[in-house]
Amino acid sequence: MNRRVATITLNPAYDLVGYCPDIVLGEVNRVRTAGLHAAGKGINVAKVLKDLGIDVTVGGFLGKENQDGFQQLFSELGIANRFQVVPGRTRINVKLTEASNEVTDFNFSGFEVCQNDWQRFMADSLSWLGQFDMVAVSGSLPAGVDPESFSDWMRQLRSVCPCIIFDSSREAFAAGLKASPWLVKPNRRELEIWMGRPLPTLEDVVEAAHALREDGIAHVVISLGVEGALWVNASGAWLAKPPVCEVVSTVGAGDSMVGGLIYGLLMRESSEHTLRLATAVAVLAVSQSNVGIKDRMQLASMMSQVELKPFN
Ligand SMILES: Nc1ncnc2c1ncn2[C@@H]1O[C@H](COP(=O)(O)OP(=O)(O)O)[C@@H](O)[C@H]1O
Ligand SMILES: O=P(O)(O)OC[C@H]1O[C@](O)(COP(=O)(O)O)[C@@H](O)[C@@H]1O
Repeated sequence: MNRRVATITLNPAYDLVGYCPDIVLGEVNRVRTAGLHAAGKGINVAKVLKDLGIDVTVGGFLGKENQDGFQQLFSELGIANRFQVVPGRTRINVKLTEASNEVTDFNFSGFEVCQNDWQRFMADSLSWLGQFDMVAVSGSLPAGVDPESFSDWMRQLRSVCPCIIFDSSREAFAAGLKASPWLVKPNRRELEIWMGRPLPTLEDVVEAAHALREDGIAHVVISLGVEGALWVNASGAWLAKPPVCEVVSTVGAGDSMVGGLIYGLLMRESSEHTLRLATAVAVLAVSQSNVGIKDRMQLASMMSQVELKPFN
């Protein structure tokens, strides 16, 4: 069976991850560094899939001036690299975890994509993405790529690969939805921004998921942080609750969940099993400083601790 997956990250990042017990604005804050990782949403997804034994190709844009960390990661993990290198630097995002387990993100800007580079990306990516079973499109848009051009690319992508898994935020999320991807994974906050109102109860969240389904999206998975995740599709709705775990860093938890969802779907597992697996993969990410699955036994044990039930 052909199980090939590509992930597209238009705006990757180096994540500088650290621990600062209590951030005080306007003061000098001392930070214990946990790591500097070549990351970004689709790259985190690819790392998880590779650890699960899936053949994965990555693409998008990388800044020419600081591409070495990414190139090294791809060759170390055996990930096929189709990134387009553009002038400038890939951004560095700073992620600080406090004693309360709250993460504060500083997502910086990086390279700017010029029209020529965007046109080249459109033509090139659409010429090779059609050979994949699934394509994950993840993260924000870099400077120079406007939401309309992104919608246009997503629509063309859908015509060559119907199984698009989409995870983004704000204007990029709204733009990508216009192409009715097959599965979307917003977190609760992203869904609230899209709906333009708070979603205080799980019933509100499910109602918003149905609004997305009415736009032609088959599967809507909403991650709810420590509360777990909801999966809504034509067959029903399921709620997964993660076990209590020690929080090292929640950075990449959502991406890990997307990696787990793709794996379960590729293996043609049921929605219940896939959500259980994806939740377990996400919890593993939370309990370590970086994403990835080091131990399949640990994953199996985590899966058995996830509480899963239909949600009516
Ligand atoms: N504190 C936590 N304890 C246990 N699991 C967590 C915790 N935070 C997140 N998770 C798991 O990670 C998943 C994704 O987290 P979430 O914060 O919702 O995504 P995102 O990173 O996209 O904002 C959740 O659905 C949950 O399974
Ligand atoms: O492209 P965006 O939306 O700025 O997000 C990029 C950031 O999101 C991450 O992929 C982590 O995402 P999640 O915590 O949602 O899984 C980081 O690696 C990266 O710095």
